[in-house]
Amino acid sequence: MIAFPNAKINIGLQVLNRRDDGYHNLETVFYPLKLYDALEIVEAGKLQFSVSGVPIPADGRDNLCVRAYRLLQDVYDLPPVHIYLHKVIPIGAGLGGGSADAAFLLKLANQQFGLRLDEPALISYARQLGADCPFFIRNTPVLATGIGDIFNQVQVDLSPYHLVLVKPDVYVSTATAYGTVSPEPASKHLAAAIMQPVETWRDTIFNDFEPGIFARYPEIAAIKALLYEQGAVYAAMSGSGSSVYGLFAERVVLEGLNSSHQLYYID
Ligand SMILES: C[C@](O)(CO)[C@H](O)COP(=O)(O)OP(=O)(O)OC[C@H]1O[C@@H](n2ccc(N)nc2=O)[C@H](O)[C@@H]1O
Ligand SMILES: Nc1ncnc2c1ncn2[C@@H]1O[C@H](COP(=O)(O)OP(=O)(O)OP(=O)(O)O)[C@@H](O)[C@H]1O
Repeated sequence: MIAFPNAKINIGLQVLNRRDDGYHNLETVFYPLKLYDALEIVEAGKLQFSVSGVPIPADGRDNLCVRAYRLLQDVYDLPPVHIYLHKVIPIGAGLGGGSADAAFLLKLANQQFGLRLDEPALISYARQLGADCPFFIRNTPVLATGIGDIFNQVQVDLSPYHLVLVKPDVYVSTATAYGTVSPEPASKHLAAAIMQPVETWRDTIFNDFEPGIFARYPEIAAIKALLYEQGAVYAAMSGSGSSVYGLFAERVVLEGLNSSHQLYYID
């Protein structure tokens, strides 16, 4: 059985406070992005993992797909499988690619082995794999609070816009990015701002990671400026970076980008 885990972008992100366990409470809108990995599980003699496409930097831990399968194997009598992952979603980009793979692995195993896990059960397993993971279970636009794992549906539709995504040759570690932010109680009301026309977002919807990350990596700030110069209605860094997206009313061919940046046109 095969699945196509998609990326996400964050529209607005306020880091509210640091919790005793080191995680941060936040407020953000998650929006699914049409940029996909491919993930397949096939029964095999032992648990194996193969990856192709974008190289995944080693961090000394098993791949999130393997961790997700093991989590289920701890509870259910599951056969060993060979997990095949073809990686397209850029890594260290604030696009939640690893989290998507893990969440889709849970959904895939649930289907393939008839585990009959409902959405809350899948979300509770996903929560054990990473803060961004639970979103990808339902995978619809939501206003998220808590550590990014408590959801309220929001009516946001970016389909009239052409989305341009730029990934500079910079890897931002999520944990390091949180270290650059000074948490503050919510001063802006994302729930209200997100309901307003996209044209207003530039003045009302902000990502708290931008000031710290832009100071450290001016080339990321330059990408955002370039998107606005070339007509974006709204542009922002996604999550903890390093990717930046722009929403355009008309189809655009972005010019003047550094050749080391990766460019994606997503409609
Ligand atoms: C920046 C975002 O992508 C916004 O959606 C997420 O908050 C990141 O979520 P994620 O990559 O799934 O994060 P995890 O893999 O769970 O955690 C990585 C590290 O990020 C920090 N972290 C993550 C999420 C959160 N709400 N507060 C945090 O402080 C913690 O230091 C943690 O050790
Ligand atoms: N399937 C996977 N895909 C990508 N990274 C993975 C995967 N499994 C484990 N990782 C580890 O997770 C790290 C980054 O993950 P990910 O791509 O989710 O981060 P990100 O792009 O910063 O997104 P976000 O912070 O929004 O979750 C990588 O350095 C890698 O070592």
